[in-house]
Amino acid sequence: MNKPVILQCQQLTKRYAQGDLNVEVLKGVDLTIQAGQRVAIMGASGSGKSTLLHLLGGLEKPTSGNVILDGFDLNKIGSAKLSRLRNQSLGFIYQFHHLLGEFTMLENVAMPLLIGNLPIKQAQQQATDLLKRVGLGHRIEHKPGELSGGERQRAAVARALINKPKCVLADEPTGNLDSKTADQIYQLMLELNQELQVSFLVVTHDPDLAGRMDHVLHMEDGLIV
Ligand SMILES: Nc1ncnc2c1ncn2[C@@H]1O[C@H](COP(=O)(O)OP(=O)(O)OP(=O)(O)O)[C@@H](O)[C@H]1O
Repeated sequence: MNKPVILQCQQLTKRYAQGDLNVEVLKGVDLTIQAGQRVAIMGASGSGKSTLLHLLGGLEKPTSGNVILDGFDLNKIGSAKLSRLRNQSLGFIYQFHHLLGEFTMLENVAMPLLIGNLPIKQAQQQATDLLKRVGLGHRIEHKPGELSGGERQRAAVARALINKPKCVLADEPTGNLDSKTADQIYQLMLELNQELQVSFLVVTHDPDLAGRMDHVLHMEDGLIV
């Protein structure tokens, strides 16, 4: 039986103007992610992987084509609705953790819940539970600068998942880690994928990580081939 479609794009193109030149970075990408699916995107540097992720996450607008997130066409909703939808339906993980240095782990992970207007006590409880789940129960009062690279990335995974998103978009989530620590992060992502039935779309150059996904897509010169 087909699972519900969480994220989809149709004939997505993106062009950037560079002086007199128009650079066509995406040339008509079709992609469908179903609930709970794990999909890797691989491809040479400059083939358009990060650009695709930005468009799918509503961080940039396409030149043409549609992105449908959780049933909503991102071209057809206003910016307030887009922000709410992104906060509720998506989680983001990047190569660099992007945790806020002046806040504790608890505050960093609770932040998406507070932005979604959850009362502070509940937000703190949920963030504490998830930090324990990713093995950082002893670190909740620490700031990012006091943690190792792997610990920071585990906190970034927790922050991406705290809102129980339908889909996590990850751009080189282990690109900054040694192979043993990267392996722990993959394992954590796989476990959370199973436990929470959240979909993962992961851009990676790492064949080990790609090999653990359900599907591996290859991008070449702005197209999925
Ligand atoms: N804002 C921008 N303005 C102009 N060109 C851009 C812009 N953003 C990306 N590009 C160009 O689009 C192309 C694709 O970039 P993108 O970052 O999507 O590639 P990528 O496949 O993720 O590469 P990498 O694996 O190196 O991260 C590159 O040639 C890049 O220079």
